[in-house]
Amino acid sequence: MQELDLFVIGAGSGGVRCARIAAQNGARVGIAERRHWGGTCVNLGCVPKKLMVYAAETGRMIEDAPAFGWDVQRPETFDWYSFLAAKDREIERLNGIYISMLEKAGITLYTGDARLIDAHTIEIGPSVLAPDAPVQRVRAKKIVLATGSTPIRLDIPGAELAITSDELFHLPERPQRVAIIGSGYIGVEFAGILAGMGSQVDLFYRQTLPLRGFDGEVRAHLKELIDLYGITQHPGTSPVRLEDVGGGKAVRLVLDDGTAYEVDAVIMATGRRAAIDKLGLDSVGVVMEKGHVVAGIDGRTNIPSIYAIGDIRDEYNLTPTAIAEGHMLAEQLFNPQGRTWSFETLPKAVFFSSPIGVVGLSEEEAAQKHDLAIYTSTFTPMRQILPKRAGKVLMKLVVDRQSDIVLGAHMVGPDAPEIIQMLAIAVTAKLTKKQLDQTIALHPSTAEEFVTMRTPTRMVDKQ
Ligand SMILES: Cc1cc2nc3c(=O)[nH]c(=O)nc-3n(C[C@H](O)[C@H](O)[C@H](O)COP(=O)(O)OP(=O)(O)OC[C@H]3O[C@@H](n4cnc5c(N)ncnc54)[C@H](O)[C@@H]3O)c2cc1C
Ligand SMILES: NC(=O)c1ccc[n+]([C@@H]2O[C@H](COP(=O)([O-])OP(=O)(O)OC[C@H]3O[C@@H](n4cnc5c(N)ncnc54)[C@H](O)[C@@H]3O)[C@@H](O)[C@H]2O)c1
Repeated sequence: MQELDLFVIGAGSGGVRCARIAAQNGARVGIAERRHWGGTCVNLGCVPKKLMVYAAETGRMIEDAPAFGWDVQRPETFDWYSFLAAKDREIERLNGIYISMLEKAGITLYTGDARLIDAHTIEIGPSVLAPDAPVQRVRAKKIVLATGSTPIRLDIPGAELAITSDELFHLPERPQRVAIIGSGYIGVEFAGILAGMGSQVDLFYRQTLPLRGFDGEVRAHLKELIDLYGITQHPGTSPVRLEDVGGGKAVRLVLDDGTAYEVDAVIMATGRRAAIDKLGLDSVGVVMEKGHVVAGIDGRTNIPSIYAIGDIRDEYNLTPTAIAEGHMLAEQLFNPQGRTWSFETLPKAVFFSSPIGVVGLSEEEAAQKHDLAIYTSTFTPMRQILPKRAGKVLMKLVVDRQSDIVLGAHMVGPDAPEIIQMLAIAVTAKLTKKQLDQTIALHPSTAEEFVTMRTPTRMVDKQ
């Protein structure tokens, strides 16, 4: 049996980076993938989602074009089928890039379902991507679990009639009437995408505001924008069952108050859980908590030879954090002087039609420890003035009154993820509001507002 230095289970964002950096540092590395090289982000997540965001945005640009002098007609329908084909070609290209990158790094690739036999042995057998794969066993000094996560369906009668983001990327046609359950990242993003493509979207969520966990003012602003984009919101609702209508023609969504909605598709965007089925964790004794593997940011589990990175840990659940965790682990094992990242000031984006970008603390989080000066600005961006497109930008800085350090920056509006990515450097470097003020504005831009907000909107004392 072959003996490697490192074996990675799962070729997603975290696993690929971990394998590649380990190999670059001289380790003999193997990696197994059961379904799609590049993982969720490339195949069923960030990449196809962002392509869909562009597709929806393009429709709105065509709509706005006459206001800028272009003589164009908005087509009546969006060609879902040809878009999906173009998306799939791009993903196939990316799959190829991942495979060749791993091969060039000298890593041994195993296509199939991997599971742990003991703390140093992995068995790889047939999977959807390799139904005829022979069963092989490999031994490794260290094993990295990087199997990611899968969508959770609500435990209600008829749940199997709903789809999740996984299926949405391959539907044969675009559903015209859509009910989305959940207003987290996926619920909000797909509400914007499908509405932009012409679907009638109803968004159902339990709380009074969408996007739990984000800054309260951002959430309230988003709620107004969701209305403006023609999406019908149903806050404070809980679905109790789904019913088939006409033998697969439609689905009826029934709420706890008895009201019912008939739609072509129900999308459950109700969170994700670690992908650990049939991974053999029990047999090896890897400690789990609430369905995910317990491991620190250094990837260590309770078994000395076994590590876990990315969504399987269920901590940050983003692509760049999985990549950073994989990179840090490989260097910790094979090049201890290597690179580290700051996870405290994590930038995050929600790619709604008017996107959200945030970095650092929300007002509510910051107020637990600091006296704050809050700076906010809302305005209509220049791009929307001629087409008379409604919807304001929100920009917000959360500043520690004592030290003047910017603890958080939040934005809802065009290009927010791009702008916040750059501002994340300032927040990570703990720059002060005064240093932002010393920066000369770049005009005319939306971003300039972050260096021109002079007067605090309000003071908030430590709670
Ligand atoms: C719809 C959607 C949109 C998203 N958009 C964004 C975004 O815009 N920005 C962002 O930062 N994040 C986004 N995410 C989250 C991001 O995709 C994940 O956080 C990231 O992919 C996690 O990386 P990972 O390496 O932990 O796991 P994954 O990328 O999920 O990779 C795990 C891999 O392991 C394989 N695997 C599982 N079990 C086995 C086994 N037993 N044997 C062999 N292989 C196995 C899987 O097939 C998979 O390819 C999105 C997620 C979704 C679902
Ligand atoms: N732009 C991005 O970076 C991006 C995009 C998509 C996904 N992701 C990642 O993927 C993860 C999963 O996304 P998600 O949107 O599925 O999860 P989420 O945790 O963001 O949102 C889940 C939603 O489901 C609701 N919900 C949970 N249980 C419910 C119940 N029993 N009844 C009714 N509603 C219920 C929650 O209230 C919430 O609105 C995210 O946490 C994020 O880390 C990131």
